[in-house]
Parts: sequence; structure tokens; C-alpha cells
Amino acid sequence: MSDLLIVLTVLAASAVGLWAWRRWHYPSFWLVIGYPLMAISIRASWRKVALGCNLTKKRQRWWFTTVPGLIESTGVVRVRRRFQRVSVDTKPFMWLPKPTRYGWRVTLHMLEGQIPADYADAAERLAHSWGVHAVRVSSPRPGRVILTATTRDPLSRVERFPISSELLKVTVGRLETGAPWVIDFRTVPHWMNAGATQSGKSNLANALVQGLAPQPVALVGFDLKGGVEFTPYSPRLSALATTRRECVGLLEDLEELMADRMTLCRTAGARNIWQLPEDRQPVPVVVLVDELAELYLMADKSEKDEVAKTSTALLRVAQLGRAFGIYLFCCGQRIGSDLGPGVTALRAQCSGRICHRVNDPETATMTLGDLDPAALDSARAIPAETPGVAIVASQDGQWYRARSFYVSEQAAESAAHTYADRAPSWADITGADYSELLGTIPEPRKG
Ligand SMILES: Nc1ncnc2c1ncn2[C@@H]1O[C@H](COP(=O)(O)OP(=O)(O)OP(=O)(O)O)[C@@H](O)[C@H]1O
Repeated sequence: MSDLLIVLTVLAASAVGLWAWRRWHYPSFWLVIGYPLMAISIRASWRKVALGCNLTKKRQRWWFTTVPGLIESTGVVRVRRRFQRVSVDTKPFMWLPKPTRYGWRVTLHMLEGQIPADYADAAERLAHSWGVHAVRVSSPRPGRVILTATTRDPLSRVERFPISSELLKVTVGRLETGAPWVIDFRTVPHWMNAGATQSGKSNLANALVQGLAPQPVALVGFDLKGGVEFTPYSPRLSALATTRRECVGLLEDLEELMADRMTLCRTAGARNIWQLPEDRQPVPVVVLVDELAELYLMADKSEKDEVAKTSTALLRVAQLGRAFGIYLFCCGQRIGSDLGPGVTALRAQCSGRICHRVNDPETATMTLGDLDPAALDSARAIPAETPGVAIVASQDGQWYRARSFYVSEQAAESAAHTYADRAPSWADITGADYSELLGTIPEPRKG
């Protein structure tokens, strides 16, 4: 009896110890206990799971079988042993799963006739079969797929990364892989940020204002919500337009600025402003647009000319701005093709895509349409309880679920006030005398 008591006490103490370990240091618990158990069960259950998810193929195999013969007159059953061709279900070859920060990753060899989309279609089924939060599929080279499983949603809580000090680079959140979510305007110059109300669009704009405020960058706001979003940040903004009429004026300024910088680059023999000597490079301009649809909506025909002008100017800035240091970040609740061809053309120029939770499938299709269809499904499945979660088309050509860090309006406003002295005046930017620079410019830099 006392032995049983000792065993029970040891078992109870081990269970409590494991529970405490898991609770207080999950990463080490996962590596030492959780992952090996998980790896064994994944390998052991792979045949059944692959069969259930329709990832197996029928193949003919030689099989050693026993075939009962006829009952002879003696009444004895003769059993004949022989090799037979039989059809068996073959599973894709699976390497050993490797642990990751939020789960595990495993490489599979696809069977003949299979493509990565077959595995992407089965991803939800696989996640349910293994009891994990999600399974993502990628294919690094022909014939192989990598399944990345996350055991819990890594985006339910995101901790901040240190602020990036690189020019035009802002770390705004975390990707589902655990890597930082970086918006780098020099790599991807124009962005479209879509999402329903309360989905986290403004939070992302706040993160950008906070991240760009200390940098030698001019910020320009187009706030079609009557200025309620960006006016608090005006100390750090070089220009702010709050009505469509003002937007037209500001866009004309941007077009002129582009033309001046074009002349500067052409004369200096440079392809873009970054090839100019460092001390001659004009200040980059980041244009933040809130409520993009308002630029395209027409109450009556009298507004037609204004809308056409705005649409053309914005498109020109998107088409040519990159080389001349002008970058766009356009936010909107609804970005549908019904707003006119201008929006569709603008979309084509915005290679950076961010789709928060959306109400209408068309906005998701418009924002992410030319990506993998699984990205669209993922965008539609973003729950309202997790504002800031979005599908992001990344620099590497892949798409990811990501979540922005929470940046309150007060935090962004405080950054705007702290770095107000770094806001170049709009008059200085637009009135810069480039002809003066031209005479002194040496050979253009490479890169
Ligand atoms: N990453 C995040 N983490 C935590 N909370 C967030 C995050 N992003 C947004 N929120 C919260 O969600 C709410 C809505 O966010 P936000 O104002 O950015 O949405 P929105 O899409 O701009 O809405 P609207 O179009 O109505 O202005 C806010 O209360 C904000 O605090």
C-alpha cells in the first residue's frame, strides 16, 4: 500500500512539475518534451493522415500472399503461397519534423502527379488531423513541399521589436513565423492597406508615423476623413490635405516635385535619386492616404473633372514616384473596381498589399486577388476579436498572416511632437533650387 502511495505521489509531483515547466518556460518545455512526442506521433500517424487527406496514390506492389486452394476430395484445404501484384496506398515520403518557435516544420517528397496546391487544399484537413492551429504549405524546389504547423496562434499576442534605424524601413509588427513584419519603402515603394472599420488600418498608420518620425523623411498626409486621423500628427507632417480640392493641389505639387527631381537625375546621369551623391540626395517623401475611396467617389457630374484629375495625378505619382523618392501608403475600407479604372490601375502599381479583416469579398480580391487563393480565404477568416491581424504580401513574394504592434494615437502623436523639428517645410521641399545643385554634382554613384 505504501509503495502505491509513493508511486502516486511521484506521478502527481511529476505532473505538477511538467505543468509548471510548461507554464513558466514554454520554449524549453516544447523542445525537450512537447516536440519529441509530437514528432513521434506525426511520423506514426502519417499514413492514416495522408490517406484521410487524399494525399496518397495507389501503386502496384508485389505482395507475398497466401491463397486458399480448392477443397480436395480428402477435405483438406490446400494453401498456396505465392507473390501477387496488389494495389497499395503509398504515402508521400516524410523527413523528420524539425521544431520551430511556434510548432514544427516537415519536408515531404511529392508523389507523381502531385503539385503544392494539392497540399494547400488539404492544409485545413491536415491541421485538424494533427490538432494544430494551422498548417502552411510552401514549395522551395520542384518535387518538395514544406508543411509548417503552428501549434497555437502566434499572433494572439505580439511583443515589440526594437525600432529600425534604417532609412525608410519600419518594423510595424510580427509575422506568423515569428519574424519581424517590416515595411521597407525602398524595396516595395507603394502599399495598399485595406480593411473594414475597426480592423486596425489606422493602428498600422500610427506605427508608420511613429517609426518614420525620427527619420530624415518628409511625411505628407491625405486625410479624406476630414482631417480627424492625421491632424494630431501635423507637427511632423510637411503637408496635410483634408478635402479633395486640397488633395488636387498637393498632388500637383508632387507632380512638379517629381518633374524637378527627374531633371536633376537626368542631368546628373543618375537613374534615381539614390544614385546621386549622398549629400545631394533630396529628402524622400512618404505620402499617407486615408480613405482612398473618397478620392474616387462622385456625388454628381460636376465632380467628374476633379475626380479624373486626382486619379490621374495619383497614378502618375505611383508610376514614377519610386525613382524620385516619393512613396505611397494608401488606406481604405473598400477598394473595389466599382470606384473606377483609376483604382484598378493604382492597385497594379502598389506591389505592397495588406489586407485586414474585410466586409466584402471584392476588397479582399482587389487587394490580394493576384496572390494565392488561399491568401483570400485566410483574409476572410480573420476574426473581429483580433484587430491588427492582416494578410501581407511580402518582399519575398510569399504571403503571411501578420499582426501590427499596438500603437495608440497618443503614442504616434507624442512621436510627432517629439520629432516636429525634423519635418522639412513643404515650401523648402517644393522650392528647392535643383539647378544650383546641378553645377556641383560629381559622377553618379553606382547602385
Ligand atoms: N495590433 C493591434 N493590437 C491590439 N489592438 C489593436 C491593434 N490594431 C488595432 N487595435 C485596436 O482596434 C481598434 C480599431 O483599430 P483602428 O482604429 O486602427 O481600426 P480602423 O480599421 O482604422 O477603423 P476605422 O476605419 O473605423 O478608423 C482600436 O481600438 C485599436 O486600439
